[in-house]
Formats: sequence, structure tokens, C-alpha cells
Amino acid sequence: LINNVSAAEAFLATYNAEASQVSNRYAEASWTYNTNITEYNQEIMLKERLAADKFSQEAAWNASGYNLTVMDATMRRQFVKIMDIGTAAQTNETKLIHLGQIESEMETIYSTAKACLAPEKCLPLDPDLTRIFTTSRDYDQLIAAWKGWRDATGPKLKNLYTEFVTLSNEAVRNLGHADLGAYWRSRYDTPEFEADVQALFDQLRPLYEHLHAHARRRLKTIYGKDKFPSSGHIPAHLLGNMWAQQWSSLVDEFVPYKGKPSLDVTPEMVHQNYTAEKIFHTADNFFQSLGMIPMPEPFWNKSMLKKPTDGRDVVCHASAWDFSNGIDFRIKQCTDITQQHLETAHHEMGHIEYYLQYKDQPLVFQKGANPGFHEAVGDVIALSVQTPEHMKSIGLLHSVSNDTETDINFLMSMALQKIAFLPFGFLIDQWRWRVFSGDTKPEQYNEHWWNLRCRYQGVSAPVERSASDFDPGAKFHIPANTPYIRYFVSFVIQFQFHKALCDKSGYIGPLHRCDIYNSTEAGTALSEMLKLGSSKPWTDEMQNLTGQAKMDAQPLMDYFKPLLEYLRKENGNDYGWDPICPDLTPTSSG
Ligand SMILES: O=C(CCC(O)(O)[C@H](Cc1ccccc1)NC(=O)c1ccccc1)N[C@@H](Cc1ccccc1)C(=O)O
Ligand SMILES: [Zn+2]
Repeated sequence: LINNVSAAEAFLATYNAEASQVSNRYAEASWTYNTNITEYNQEIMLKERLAADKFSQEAAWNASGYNLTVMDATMRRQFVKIMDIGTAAQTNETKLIHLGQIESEMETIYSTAKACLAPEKCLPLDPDLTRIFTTSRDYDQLIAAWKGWRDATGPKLKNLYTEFVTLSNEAVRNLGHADLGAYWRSRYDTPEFEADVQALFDQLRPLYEHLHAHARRRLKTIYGKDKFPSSGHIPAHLLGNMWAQQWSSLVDEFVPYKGKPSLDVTPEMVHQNYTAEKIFHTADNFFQSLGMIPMPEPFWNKSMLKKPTDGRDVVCHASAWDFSNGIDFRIKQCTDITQQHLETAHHEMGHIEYYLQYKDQPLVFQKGANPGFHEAVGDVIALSVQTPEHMKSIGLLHSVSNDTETDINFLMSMALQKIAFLPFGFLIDQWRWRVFSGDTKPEQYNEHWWNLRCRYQGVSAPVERSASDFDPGAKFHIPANTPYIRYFVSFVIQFQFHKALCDKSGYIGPLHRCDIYNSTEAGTALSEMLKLGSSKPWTDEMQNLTGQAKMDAQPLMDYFKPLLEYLRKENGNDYGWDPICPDLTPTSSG
């Protein structure tokens, strides 16, 4: 083993320069493919992926020749991360190439899928099917869109996914991980991570159960009681979203006090001729008000902020890109002029701000402290932007009153976004971790998926499902192989960050009315955490900003406390659902 520290430093300097080049090349090829899905661009992207995987293998091999015990903590941390190469650890080149092909094939199937509601009427998810879920209250039209999308994705993906699991597990086992799920969970450092998220979910269930009861009651008045199974589940296609993961499209139907001005700013955005650019300049302006880093020139010149109209296929699911050269950072989003997309723009820009803040770190530290941190940055800003006061200050709301009813209505609108999401954010990787560990066999994929959807989310399939269906494949992150527990973590810690930043900004008052706009104290505190990237354990970074070194649902519970009191009163004992799915076979439903 090499014991010479200056030799180790030289190795790191070379690694950083070369790895940045390799990352830049792969990001460019990946961007070209994502913004113009063709066989040729897929082929080029896969070539660059193989080159990047081989570079990682070689760097890991060379790094393993150094004696870690003679290094300081920061240098050792870098060497450990250089050796942690994930599925690139597959030494059989044929299998490595095959894994890349399967992953890009799954992403292509998902991104080019169309749901045929009638023989000549086949619609893509963005914007068509999404608009149906946001605007339609037609039970049968929603069924057609819900079933059509799943028919167009699941069956084509199921076998590919099975192969993907086998190849990925084999690869990470070379690094000593039990399976891909264990590898993903290892990014949170703490060994008790799985137990911690289960405990957080159990702590938050009452909030969700009471919101679910309220939604079910309101939906029964819209669609009629006979459309709802006696088990207490809500049919999954009635919650204003393809996956029932957020219910904000139903804010006008769900607000407790209907006489008040609508909190849905989408009509006002359309009325004011908002464009995608204006949406992103609004978000950029907020970060600048905090004294944080503005979007650099290449961001505005090279991003794809709208779905192309020249008929080419693109990956429409939003994402934020780091080209590892300190200046080129882009967002790809098929922006629609809606409140949801205004929030998504802040979410994506939060990723870019994190990139900008940690760009001078060694390459292996140019990551979130943990994946949940990266997902939380933009959402923390959006918590301030969405307050009625801030919406009024940017001219998207006109009358804002401070009475209790408006307050409860506002909390309801935020709950439809944040509380509704919790079981969904939790269950996706509960399902995936058991698939990777082998507990869930391919023939059980769909059955175990619906067991979790019924038990944790309290939603049921509106039409019968079979083993040839693969409903997890209808959600981007499964075919795109993107972990999901990061969003559950983010939805908890973003309220911890929000509370800490509100305190630093000198704000006094209820957390749900706090707006840190223009607070450079808050901006400085946030920037200092983001600059660290993954150079320190996330628990240290959490401690520095919030004063405690763990995930804590209390700030989230405090934020929604007035709403929970209202819902407990309204629901009495009328809340909850059977843990098992209702029986859908026509004969038994009677
Ligand atoms: O998927 C997203 C937003 C896309 C993204 O920004 O998280 C994106 C997902 C992605 C896309 C392609 C490859 C990998 C991940 N993530 C990033 O762009 C990203 C991820 C890590 C670091 C930097 C950027 N949100 C989730 C959950 C969510 C989050 C917040 C509000 C609503 C909903 C969803 O829509 O289900
Ligand atoms: Zn994200």
C-alpha cells in the first residue's frame, strides 16, 4: 500500500481534473439524448456511459492502492467515495453494457408512452393526461386516462425491470452490498435509517388519515357514495393526479370554507400571460433576494424550459443538470403555466443553487449531504413563495385576509401538497427495497404494490388489476431507476430547514405564514450548509443549521397543527380504511 500522503494528494488532484472531464462528456451526451430521443443519440449516450463506468472502475482500483490510515478525515472520505462506484462495479463488460441498454430502454418506453383513450386519440402524459387529471371531474374519462397510461407503460416494462434488478444486484454485490436497496440506503450513512423513516411515517399517519377522511367525504359529494368501496379506500383516479401523490388540483373542492377567494393562482398566471421564462425568473429572483447565487448565463441559453414543438420525443419529467465545469448548469422541464409548475420550477432551481454553492468542492463532494437534502432546497424556498402574503406581493393573489377561515383554507391547500404526499413518498421504496432483496418476486410485483397502496395510501385500483400489469412502471422513478425515499426525507427535513431559516430571519409568528424573502441572514445560513456538499456527514450539517442532528417531524406537525385540530373535530370517528384492498371482482362487489 502507498503510505505517502503527498502521492495521495497528487492522485486526488489528477482524479478531480479527469473525473470532471468524464462527467462533463457523459452529461452532454445524456442531455442530447434526453432532449431528443433517437436511436443514434441513445447509442452515443450508452457509449459515454460505458466510458464513464470504465473510468470509475480504474479510479477505484488505483485508489485502493493507498493506505487510508495515514490520511486525514477529509482525504480518507474522498478515497472512500471514489471507491464506492455502484453498479459500475460490474466487471463483466457484456453485462455492464446490457445494464445500460436496459436502463435507457425503460426510460425511453416511459418517456414516449401515450395513452389511447380512443383508437385515434393517443395522448402523452405531459401535458395532455396531466391536464385531464387537473381539470376533469368526469369519472369515466379519468378511468380511461388512468387505465390507458398503465396499459401503455407497465406491461412493456415488467420483464425489463426483472432483468434490471438481477444485473444491478450482481454489480453492487461486488462492493459488498447485500443488494441495490442496501446500496441506496448506504447513502444516508446512519445504519438505523430504515427504522428512522418508518418511525417518522408512523408519527405522521394521523395527519394523513384525517386529511384522507376529509377528501373522501368531499369526493363522495362529487361522485356519489356508490363509487366508493365499503373498505374506506378512495379510488386512485379521483384525487387530481395520475398517481394520487398530491391532491392540490382539488383545492377548490376541498377547502373547508368555500366562500373565500380561491387559493389556486393558476388562472391568474394564465390571465397575466405568464411564460416559462417568467416562472423561472420569479424563482431566480427569490434566490437573489436571499443574497444567494443567481442563475449563470449558460443556464438561460442552454436550458430546455418548454416541451419542444417540432415533434421530437423528449424526457419530459423535470430535472436539473450539472455539467461539472463550474459554469454550465441547466434545467429540463416541459413547463406548463400552472401553480404546480411554478412550484416545480423552484424545486428544480433548488438543485441548481446547490450545484452552484458546492461547485468548488472536490468532485466527489459535489453532491447533497444526503439525497434528501438535494430535494429539499427548492421546496424550502417554495414554502415562503406559497404564503398568501408572498403570492400577493408578486401579484398572483389579490385579496388576502388574516381571519381563521382563510388560515385553515391555506393550511388545507398546503396539506394537499405536503401531507397527501407522505404515504406515496414512503411506499415506493418500501416496495423497491423488497424487490431488490428478493422478498418480492416478479409474479408478485403488482400484488405487493397494491398491498402498499391500499394499506399506507388508502387508495384502491378503480379497475381490476392482473399480474401482467406492472403499475409501478407507470411512475417515472421506477423505469428511470431514481430512488424515491429521498422525497419522503425531504418533505420532513424541509420543515426543519424552514423553521431554522425563519428563526434566523428574525420572523416571529406561526410557521405557516413565514416568508424569508429578502432575508440575507437566512440566505447566508442556507448557503453555508449548501457550500459543504457531501464533505461532512449530513447529521453534522443538520446540527449546524437547525440545532439538532436528526430528522424530526415536529416542525411539520407544528406547521399543520391548526388544521389537524379542525379535521379531528370534523371527522370524529369517521376516518381510516381497511388495511387490505377491496375485492374488485364484479361478482363479489354485488
Ligand atoms: O421527480 C420529481 C422532480 C424531479 C427531480 O428534480 O427530483 C429530478 C428527478 C430525476 C430526473 C432524472 C434523473 C434523476 C432524477 N432530480 C434531479 O434533477 C436531481 C436529483 C439529484 C440531484 C440533483 C438533481 N419530484 C417527485 C416528488 C415531488 C417532489 C417535490 C414536489 C412534488 C413532487 C415527483 O414528481 O414524483
Ligand atoms: Zn428533485
